Amino acid sequence: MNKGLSVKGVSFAFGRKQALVDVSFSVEPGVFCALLGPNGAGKSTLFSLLTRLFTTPDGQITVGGYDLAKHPRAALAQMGVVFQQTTLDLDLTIRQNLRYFAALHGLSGRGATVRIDAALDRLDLADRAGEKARTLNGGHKRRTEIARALLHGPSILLLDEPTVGLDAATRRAITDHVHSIADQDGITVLWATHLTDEIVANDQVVILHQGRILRDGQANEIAPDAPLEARFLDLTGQPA
Ligand SMILES: Nc1ncnc2c1ncn2[C@@H]1O[C@H](COP(=O)(O)OP(=O)(O)OP(=O)(O)O)[C@@H](O)[C@H]1O
Repeated sequence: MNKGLSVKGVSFAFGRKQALVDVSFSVEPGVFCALLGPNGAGKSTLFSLLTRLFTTPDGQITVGGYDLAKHPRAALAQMGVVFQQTTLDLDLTIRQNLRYFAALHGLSGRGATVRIDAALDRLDLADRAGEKARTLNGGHKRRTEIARALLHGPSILLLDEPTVGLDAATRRAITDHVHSIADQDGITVLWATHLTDEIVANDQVVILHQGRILRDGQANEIAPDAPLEARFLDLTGQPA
């Protein structure tokens, strides 16, 4: 049984529009996997299925060893999610945002404080904990959301295009943080993106195009002799 993430034979349609066609891949525990695809590839649809915003009878998803359809609560408890749009309460401080989320997971008191402090440290946010979310720049908001997604101790972290709208240096900082969360904390990461410069040589890359998987392998194996960007263009006929 895969204790990371496994997607087998998943299909999904919006009416007559087929958004995902027989999608299968798996991510081993502690691996950073980039789900790479241009606009409309089906990345957000797959994330909606992984988080059970949508369901489909076609295929099977297992998260941390739990079948998402049969044991949704156990599977979702294994998952931390960072959505494309920011979901912080802008009138609360960073710490209050995290405490509120901890309470939703049934964490309170000293136990919650310990987890919040650890998550803030992990994302280098400890000295900003008292600042209101509204005053933060885009990078700090994203880091707060990643810290929040780690609070309940998930084994899998899903991030849907988490660097949209951020400048290059901030994108790099966030990408580095999340790679280190996979490498050092052993958390399985699924990172949806259309930007190949967020991917490092030994990351797993699943290339999704028009709802189908075109490639699944290590970045430096998919593009051994050329930049991944060029390989992606060859495969899809369009920029990533
Ligand atoms: N609610 C919807 N109704 C009909 N078609 C939809 C709906 N949502 C998405 N689609 C279509 O499904 C396909 C996959 O869309 P999806 O949003 O999953 O792609 P994506 O890879 O996340 O793209 P983006 O990077 O633009 O978010 C696209 O062709 C899109 O037009």
